[in-house]
Amino acid sequence: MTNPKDRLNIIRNRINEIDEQLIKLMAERTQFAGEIANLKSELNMPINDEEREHHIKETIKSLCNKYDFDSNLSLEILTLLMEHSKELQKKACEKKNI
Ligand SMILES: C=C(O[C@@H]1C=C(C(=O)O)C=C[C@H]1O)C(=O)O
Repeated sequence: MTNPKDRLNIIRNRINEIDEQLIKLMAERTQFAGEIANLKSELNMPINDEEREHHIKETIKSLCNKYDFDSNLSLEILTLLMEHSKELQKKACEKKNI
């Protein structure tokens, strides 16, 4: 039987690993912003795509149900990520004057 202090450290080390994966994935998700901005410019599409965001939100709710995770928190996080992506897209457009 692991003593409480050792068990706490084991859990904390696992959380460290998970946090790194979360940052890695958020960075990967965000790094597409510049290319998306260019593609939307070529396709004459607006940065904001409400239909796409609605689909993402519905998917998030479904995944939260599947993994028994807080959907309100998840939607808050994804909304922040989507807003960040759009800000980066806007900056990419301004930089290229597109
Ligand atoms: C990334 C895109 O641009 C915006 C940001 C989105 C996102 O971060 O998932 C989704 C839709 C758009 O409002 C996209 O159109 O796919």
